[in-house]
Amino acid sequence: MTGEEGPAIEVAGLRVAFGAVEAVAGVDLSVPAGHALALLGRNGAGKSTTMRVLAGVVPPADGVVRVCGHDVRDELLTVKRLVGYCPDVGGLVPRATPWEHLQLSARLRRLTGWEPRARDLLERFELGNAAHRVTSGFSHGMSRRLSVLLAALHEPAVLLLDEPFDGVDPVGVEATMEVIDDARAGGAAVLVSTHLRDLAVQACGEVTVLRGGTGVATVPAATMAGEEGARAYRALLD
Ligand SMILES: Nc1ncnc2c1ncn2[C@@H]1O[C@H](COP(=O)(O)OP(=O)(O)OP(=O)(O)O)[C@@H](O)[C@H]1O
Repeated sequence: MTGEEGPAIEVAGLRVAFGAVEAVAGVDLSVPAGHALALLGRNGAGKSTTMRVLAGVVPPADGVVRVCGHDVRDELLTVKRLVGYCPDVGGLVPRATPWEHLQLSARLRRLTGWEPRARDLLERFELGNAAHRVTSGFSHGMSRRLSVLLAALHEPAVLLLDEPFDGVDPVGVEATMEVIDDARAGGAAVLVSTHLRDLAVQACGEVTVLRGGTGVATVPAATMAGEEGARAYRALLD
């Protein structure tokens, strides 16, 4: 997809501080092309901040952060082009419609022939009927679905989904799973932050658990499944 060697997502010793708050205090991640990793952890563990650094929205204070071999500090625009990012909150223009969001995204990325894929995604996320309604009237779940769809439009090499399932109905969950599977099949690396452990297990091959801004474990997703997985996860949180 990019011709670069090494993992598509590479994070080593990442640190981010907001004043006195150390949001990320040493996170390491490695996601090869075609793989999906879930980020789990309690509120405030540093998941969204890690995602924001990879999306080029927040600068790293320390550590190495590379997307398809490109350093987020030195090649910010290249990184932003390679990434599709669904933020945990915000990101939508209240007075714009989904179709206008798609048009803007396509224009910024100089996409051509994007309309059939956009229409297909709108149908898959059951937003076809709302394509020309302003998003200010959208429910939380509709906004989430649109944010996932926008992140996926340009078939990014790295797909970053922050809380994509939050408040989303089963049809939206299914559409999001499909987007993740398609992205992986197309050679993308996917990072998913969620509190929904079972959906993380379904979507991803591996799970990294963050605690207090630090990675405490990276394990096969299957070990986090079911009741046994719930106990294993709980043990990592204390
Ligand atoms: N812009 C900011 N300014 C100040 N502190 C911040 C900012 N963003 C994040 N933080 C702090 O950094 C820490 C990590 O926050 P982050 O949003 O990354 O956690 P999270 O794991 O995504 O949490 P949640 O599951 O609640 O979304 C928290 O203590 C949070 O208050």
